Amino acid sequence: MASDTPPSTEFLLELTDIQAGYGRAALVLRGLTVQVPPATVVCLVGPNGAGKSTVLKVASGMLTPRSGTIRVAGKDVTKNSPQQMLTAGLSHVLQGHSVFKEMTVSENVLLGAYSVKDKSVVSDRVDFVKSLFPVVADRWNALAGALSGGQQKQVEFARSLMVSPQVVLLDEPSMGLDPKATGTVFEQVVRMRDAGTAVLLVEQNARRALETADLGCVLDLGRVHIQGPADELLRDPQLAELYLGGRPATTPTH
Ligand SMILES: Nc1ncnc2c1ncn2[C@@H]1O[C@H](COP(=O)(O)OP(=O)(O)OP(=O)(O)O)[C@@H](O)[C@H]1O
Repeated sequence: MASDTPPSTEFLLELTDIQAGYGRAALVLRGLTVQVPPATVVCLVGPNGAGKSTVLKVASGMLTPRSGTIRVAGKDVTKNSPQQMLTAGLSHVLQGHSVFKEMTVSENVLLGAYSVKDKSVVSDRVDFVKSLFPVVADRWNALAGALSGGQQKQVEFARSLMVSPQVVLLDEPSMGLDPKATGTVFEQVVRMRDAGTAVLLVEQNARRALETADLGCVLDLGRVHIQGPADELLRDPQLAELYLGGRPATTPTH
């Protein structure tokens, strides 16, 4: 896995010129490059089937790219297994709900720390996630299945942070949530960032995601089509028309 290229430390996660696909089917990612700087929320938006979730699967080792490189804090991790990606600092929160409903919130969160042997480290991380996600602290001994969808998503976030990741990969965290719960979940994404974790976010709800993110990348046909500061993308009339379902966030005055 070692590379001859000197490590770059400007980005926590760098996917460079990635080509990837499923089995013998046509490539889904066709030369995709995405970079995640520290303490930044980067969101990937784009039409259905553009390859957004596939980017996260490549980053978490679920899908090995056919070519291109993946670096975490400058270290080449391109052919890592999912377990090795987790150890390297990439934690993937999958699309849909992945809490174990018959287990308590605490059991679900502690599953995220199964590889951490030092009990005092686990205890410090539990304190950290409880402070970040009040519902996790308040419902610590409740069955996870008794929580609302938005609350369960926060349990998933808490579980993902138990390995102290460099970057959390979030796949459609608002899926299936009502607008209020979606608002709370996006607030928690910002809290994660403010607490020092970089986030690579995939969302169908492109406008809401760009309102939350620092940087945005618009994917189309397996490549990054447009990228830049999220607020600038939101104001781009062409982008609004093509990908955000209407007028830009701020209509220019003449
Ligand atoms: N496990 C799989 N096996 C085969 N093809 C897949 C698999 N997962 C995704 N694909 C295909 O890869 C393409 C990209 O899918 P992906 O889920 O990455 O897109 P997306 O941009 O996240 O779309 P959506 O917003 O609809 O989830 C689609 O054509 C999809 O059918």
